[in-house]
Amino acid sequence: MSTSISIENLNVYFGEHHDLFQAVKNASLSVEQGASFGLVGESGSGKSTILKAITGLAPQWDGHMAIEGADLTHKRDRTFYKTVQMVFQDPYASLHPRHSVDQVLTETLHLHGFDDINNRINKLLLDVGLGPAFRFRYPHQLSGGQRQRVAIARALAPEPDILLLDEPTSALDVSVQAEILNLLSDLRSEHGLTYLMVSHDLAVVAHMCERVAVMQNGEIVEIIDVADMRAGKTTQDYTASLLHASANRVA
Ligand SMILES: Nc1ncnc2c1ncn2[C@@H]1O[C@H](COP(=O)(O)OP(=O)(O)OP(=O)(O)O)[C@@H](O)[C@H]1O
Repeated sequence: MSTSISIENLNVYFGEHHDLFQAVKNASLSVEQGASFGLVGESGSGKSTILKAITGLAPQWDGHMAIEGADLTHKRDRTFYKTVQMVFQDPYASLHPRHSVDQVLTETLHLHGFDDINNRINKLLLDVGLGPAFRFRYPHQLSGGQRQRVAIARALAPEPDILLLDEPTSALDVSVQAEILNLLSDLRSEHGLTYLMVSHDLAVVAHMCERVAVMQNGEIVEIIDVADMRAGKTTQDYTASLLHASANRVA
């Protein structure tokens, strides 16, 4: 099994001079191809910043990052965005209000050089559990869950290997959350995808991931198998306190 995402001694900074703030401190993790890896921790612990560093949205970093064996520099090229796609928390914010589902998917498919657009759009909509009737709708004509399905379809359009998932269900109702999580699980098996998923919700990560990095104040305090986490086999008080806080929901 090869390594999909490798991060070694990553430091990420925001601001400048006397306002310089280090959001991620000396973080290292590795995600195998086809695995689902979670980043958990309280608000502000640096989870999303790790995803931002990978995608180039946090330009001040040092350390070492590699995707499928290729070192990341401070520039991201077309190949990167074909290999790595992102799904955000708020599908309403990430979809243009005046672009129909058809436009969103057509634009993405064009950008990545596909020409059999019609077939691909129909297939993508089916993949995410939306029928052809949704193709010409606009974001305001979709429910929150349907909008997130469109955002997932857009992420799948370039046929990526890796999805970075930033709280992909936290803006949704609980019943819809489960549907989207199940969809993401199914898509991972069907497409052999690798996931790096941020969540503040241990129960979500326990459901979706095999391995988890626990973050506190910008540092990874522990990397633990979900099975061990469920069994309470943590060596860290901080992980134990997170587990305690989400008691009953992780088991
Ligand atoms: N663009 C930015 N400019 C300055 N500071 C930032 C920026 N983005 C994030 N930060 C800071 O970096 C720290 C880590 O933020 P990050 O978004 O990674 O946390 P998180 O663990 O994902 O939190 P949450 O669960 O609330 O999303 C926070 O203190 C945040 O204020």
